[in-house]
Amino acid sequence: TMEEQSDRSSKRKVVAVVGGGLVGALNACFFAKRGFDVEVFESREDIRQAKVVKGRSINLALSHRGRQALKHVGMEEKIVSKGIPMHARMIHSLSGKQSPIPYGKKGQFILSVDRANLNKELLTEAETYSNTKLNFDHKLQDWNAETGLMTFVRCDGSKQQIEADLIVGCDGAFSAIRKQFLRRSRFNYSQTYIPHGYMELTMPPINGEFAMKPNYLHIWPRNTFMMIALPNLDKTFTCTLFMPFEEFEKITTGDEVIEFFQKYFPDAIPLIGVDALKKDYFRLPGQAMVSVKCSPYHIGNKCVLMGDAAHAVVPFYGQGMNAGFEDCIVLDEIMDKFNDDFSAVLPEYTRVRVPDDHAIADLAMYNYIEMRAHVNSKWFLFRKYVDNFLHLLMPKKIIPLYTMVTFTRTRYHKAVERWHWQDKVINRSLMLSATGAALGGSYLLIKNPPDINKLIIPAEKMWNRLLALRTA
Ligand SMILES: Cc1cc2nc3c(=O)[nH]c(=O)nc-3n(C[C@H](O)[C@H](O)[C@H](O)COP(=O)(O)OP(=O)(O)OC[C@H]3O[C@@H](n4cnc5c(N)ncnc54)[C@H](O)[C@@H]3O)c2cc1C
Ligand SMILES: Cc1cnn(-c2ccc(OCc3ccccc3)c(C(=O)O)c2)c1-c1ccc(Cl)c(F)c1
Repeated sequence: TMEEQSDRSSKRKVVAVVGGGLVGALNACFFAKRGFDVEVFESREDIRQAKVVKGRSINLALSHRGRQALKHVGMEEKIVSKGIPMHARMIHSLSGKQSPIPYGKKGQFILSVDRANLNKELLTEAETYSNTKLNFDHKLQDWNAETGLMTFVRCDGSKQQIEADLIVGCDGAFSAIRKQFLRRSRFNYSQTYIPHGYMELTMPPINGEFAMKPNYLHIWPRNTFMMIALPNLDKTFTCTLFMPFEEFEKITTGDEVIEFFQKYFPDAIPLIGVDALKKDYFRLPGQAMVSVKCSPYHIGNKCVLMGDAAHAVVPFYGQGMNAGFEDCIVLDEIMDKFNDDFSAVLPEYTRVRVPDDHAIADLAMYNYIEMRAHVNSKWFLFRKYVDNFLHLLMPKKIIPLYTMVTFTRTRYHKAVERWHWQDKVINRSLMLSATGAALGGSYLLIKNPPDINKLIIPAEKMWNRLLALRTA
């Protein structure tokens, strides 16, 4: 009867998802699937009606963790079908030589997906649940941690007060929900802006075809400077240039852009185009990248932070969205375990998820520092060949860190522990084999000493070549 219907719906708990970006939209599907009344509040207009948003990364690398989350709400096939598989890295050397390094076995590939389309598809999917409502042009201004009362402001300046049983903060790296957390004792928080910025450039098709091989993550590792290119369905590539802000600031004219690319990414100039490069470069300034770590992720049984609102990571592992999507699976599993009792679920979510999200934040920062310091194309190739060789030799014992992070759901902090353990095993076996070689070698030397002068030059040459790998 109507009374029962109204009574039942009044019994259904209301979950307010603040932020209708990638994680918020996916989370809405997760909560709606569990039977909650879901209200999404997004500060922007409905992007499905608006034009393209400037200043956000245009495409993203989707990998296993993110796919598993999409699969949980029946979206994997729809998103993967619109993604472009990247089966290997394609490393571009200064001379323009392209060297592919496979990610792993045949089925192991990452996908280049369009950010705006992904967000739209997830919003539309959330809307298919009768118990979900999307509210655009609703910017959270303030909220009360005790009562769960939220104040939203609209474009016309009007305000709206909304109450919910659970508030899920998915409002990104500069989260307004997190502001209340900062006022509370024992809330740990750190944020780091790195000195690099990023800029996106478009590489158009040539004669209607991709300008480079499409099924690769193209990487130009130049230590301080790095560039990557991910393919798009319209046969363009979105190139992302990573460079210190002070370098961005030195380049003020079109000719200086070309001069810079001539020095570091010469092969990309004809592919992007001289005029396009000169124009695109000044379309937007270099964008900042911030790393945010915090804990706990919850307040009482009232509020929980997820996605970039909880852990913004620098994009040098291609895991930010994948980690945020995995947040949704982890919370859902804990909801199953504690039968949707938020007073038990939220503390458990903090206990389980904080170590992993902190681990991926650290790994992304580690990659940034490692690549900025040592990684040119030779060193990148060398490191990945060693990784792949050792994995081939001892597939069960040695799993490259990138493989654990990108192609499995190994908990991020467990992957780091295993990586450290594997490093110890490799170093120990290298030491053993070096010692063995030294002992064996010296035995042979004693038995029949060679003309030492003939030996010194090649050994020195080899040593210098090894050193050059790291510094060239
Ligand atoms: C250059 C770059 C490259 C990247 N590449 C990758 C990649 O290859 N792979 C990957 O996995 N990740 C990548 N990421 C990370 C990825 O973009 C983020 O992890 C992901 O967007 C986080 O999603 P989110 O929903 O938590 O936050 P967001 O996507 O930032 O969404 C937050 C939403 O909340 C809304 N909002 C903000 N404040 C309020 C408010 N007060 N009230 C209401 N709504 C609000 C915003 O409008 C937005 O819609 C990259 C990031 C960058 C910057
Ligand atoms: C978008 C996306 C998805 N994955 N990756 C990624 C990141 C790092 C990697 O190795 C680090 C390393 C190589 C060699 C030595 C140490 C560390 C690899 C790899 O192993 O292929 C792939 C990126 C990415 C994002 C930004 C930059 Cl600048 C970049 F180059 C790639």
